[in-house]
Amino acid sequence: MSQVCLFIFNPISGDNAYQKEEILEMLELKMPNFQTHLFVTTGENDSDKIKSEFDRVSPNLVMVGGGDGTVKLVAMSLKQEQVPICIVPFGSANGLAKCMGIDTIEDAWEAIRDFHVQDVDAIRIRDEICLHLSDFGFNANLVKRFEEKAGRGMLAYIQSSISEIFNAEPHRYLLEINGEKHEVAAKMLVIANGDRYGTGALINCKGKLYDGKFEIIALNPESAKDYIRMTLAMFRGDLEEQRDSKIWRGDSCVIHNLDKIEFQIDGEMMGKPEKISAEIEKHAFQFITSKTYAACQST
Ligand SMILES: Nc1ncnc2c1ncn2[C@@H]1O[C@H](COP(=O)(O)OP(=O)(O)OP(=O)(O)O)[C@@H](O)[C@H]1O
Repeated sequence: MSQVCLFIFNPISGDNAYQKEEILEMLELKMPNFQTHLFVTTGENDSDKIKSEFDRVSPNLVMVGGGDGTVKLVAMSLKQEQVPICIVPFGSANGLAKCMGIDTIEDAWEAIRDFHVQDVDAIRIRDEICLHLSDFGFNANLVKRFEEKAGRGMLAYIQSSISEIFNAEPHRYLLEINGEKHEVAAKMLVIANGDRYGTGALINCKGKLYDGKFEIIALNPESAKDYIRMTLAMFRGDLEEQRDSKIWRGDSCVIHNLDKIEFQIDGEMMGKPEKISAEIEKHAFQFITSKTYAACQST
C-alpha cells in the first residue's frame, strides 16, 4: 500500500448525513489501495490545521468531503502544494463538484478509480480565490433560493422567486475588461469560473475551468416572462443567446460597484466592496474530475 490519501471531512456540511465511523468504513471499502488519514474540520483555525496535517502525512491525494465552502478552504490552505484534490459532494449544493461531473458520492469513488487529473484555474479576487462562481447583489439570494427550492421542483422555484425578481432593481456597475469600459445595469452580475449551479442550471455554458479565462455575465430580466424564459434557458444551456443577458470573457477585469451592492465569492458573503479586481490564475490547482467530464471537454 504505497498511496497515501488525506480525507478532509466537514461534519456540518449538507444535511450532515455521515458519521466519522461511516466515512472510515467507506474509505476502507472504496479505496483499498490507499492508506487513508481522516481529518475532521472544526470551523476554527482549520486552514492551519489542514496544512499541518498535510505536512505530517505527505499525501498523494487529498479528498474533500464537504460543500463548496470546504473545497475553497482546503484549496486555499494547500495552494502551494502540487497535490490532486477530489471532491466528495457532501455539501448541500456542491456546485463546483457538479462542474467537474461529480454529482454523487458514487461519482467520486469512480473518479478515484479512473484518476483523471485536470488542471483547474482559479480567479484571484482581493485576497480570496474563486473556483466556482462569485456575484453581486440579487444573485446571492437567487442562488440560495435556487439551491434550496430546486429539489422541490422548478415550478415552485420560479413561483417563489418571481416576487423577489420584481422587487430587485437593476444595479449599476462599471466594468473594465480587455482594455474597454462598459457601463452595465444588471440584476445579476456574475464572475464565473465554473459553468453551472448545484442544480445543474447553466449560467456559463461555454465556460471551461481550465482555459485561462473567466466570464462576466450580466442578467437583466425585466418582466416575469423574461425571467421564466431566462431560467428555462439556463436549463437548456442557451443563456448566451437571450437578449437580456450579456457576457464578456477575459483573464482580468475591474468592476466598480457603483451602487455598493453585496458581493459573494463561492457562497461566502464579502460585504459591499466599492471596487474589485479579478485576475485568472491559470492551472492553479489540480482536481480529479469524472470520466464523463474529461470526455466532454476533449470533444
Ligand atoms: N465542525 C465545524 N463546525 C462548524 N462549522 C464548520 C465545521 N467545519 C467546517 N465548518 C464551516 O463550514 C463551512 C463550509 O461549509 P460548506 O460550504 O462546505 O457546506 P454547505 O454549505 O453544506 O455546502 P454547499 O456550499 O455545497 O452548499 C465553512 O464556513 C467552515 O468554516
